[in-house]
Amino acid sequence: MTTEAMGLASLDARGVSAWFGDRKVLDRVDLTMHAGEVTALIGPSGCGKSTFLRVLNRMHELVPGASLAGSVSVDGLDIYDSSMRITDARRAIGMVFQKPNPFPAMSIADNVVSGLTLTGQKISKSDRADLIEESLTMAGLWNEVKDRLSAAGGGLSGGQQQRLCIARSLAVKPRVLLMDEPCSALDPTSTRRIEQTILELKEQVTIVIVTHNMQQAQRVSDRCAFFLAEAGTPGQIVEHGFTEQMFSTPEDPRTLDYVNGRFG
Ligand SMILES: Nc1ncnc2c1ncn2[C@@H]1O[C@H](COP(=O)(O)OP(=O)(O)OP(=O)(O)O)[C@@H](O)[C@H]1O
Repeated sequence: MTTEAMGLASLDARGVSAWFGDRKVLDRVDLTMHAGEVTALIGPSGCGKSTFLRVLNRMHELVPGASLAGSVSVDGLDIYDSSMRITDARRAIGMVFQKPNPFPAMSIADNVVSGLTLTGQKISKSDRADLIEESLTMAGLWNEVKDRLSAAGGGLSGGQQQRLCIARSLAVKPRVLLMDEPCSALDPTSTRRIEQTILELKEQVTIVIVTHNMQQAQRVSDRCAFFLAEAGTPGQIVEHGFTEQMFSTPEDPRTLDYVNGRFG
């Protein structure tokens, strides 16, 4: 289990609509997030980016009164199919949140493997040590913590805690990693460190990131999708494509205005 190679997967959303109660917040979103790439979801506050991200790993359904339509598949496997267990979907599609959320009193090492423990996966002692080193290395944190693996996770800096959370997500061998504004609580140096980690990781795991930072979208993503919810209507994708083109010669004038900071 621990030596299982992580396969690259593409994630495909088709006709995704989402509601909170009667309020529709996403309308028929189609988006392919390609294997081995970083896809950035951009757009003004409230246009449904985080909701879309939560639909991608079955977290939207945890909100009381929330509902959705459409389909999401990982390499052709529908994650909403009745035969797919919710824990399997979440294991395949990991999530890193806005604020670093390690278990503060738990050791760094235990934090890394906590996802396995919580889902009841057994691991031998030697595999455990290998998995901890491998996950922390991938998250770009190993060298900084290898001599204090039994220290509490809460004692790390904010940026280190976020990389610890990335390591924790990677330890369950996800096919896709979703990141919801992972640097918004971090200083510029820690932000650049996470961005470097994202660029290193994309060869091993498909990444989808929500970001408000247009420079960050340009630095880390291969493609972007621009979401917009105009005048009280549900969020939709206005345009998506290669990041370079989205920032230089987008097809829709609203995309150009947004990436140039003229609104949002
Ligand atoms: N738990 C919830 N209950 C009710 N409405 C919600 C809930 N979460 C989000 N919404 C609403 O859904 C819409 C989309 O929100 P969402 O957080 O997905 O947007 P966003 O683009 O990620 O915004 P931001 O960039 O500010 O994080 C918003 O109008 C928001 O108020």
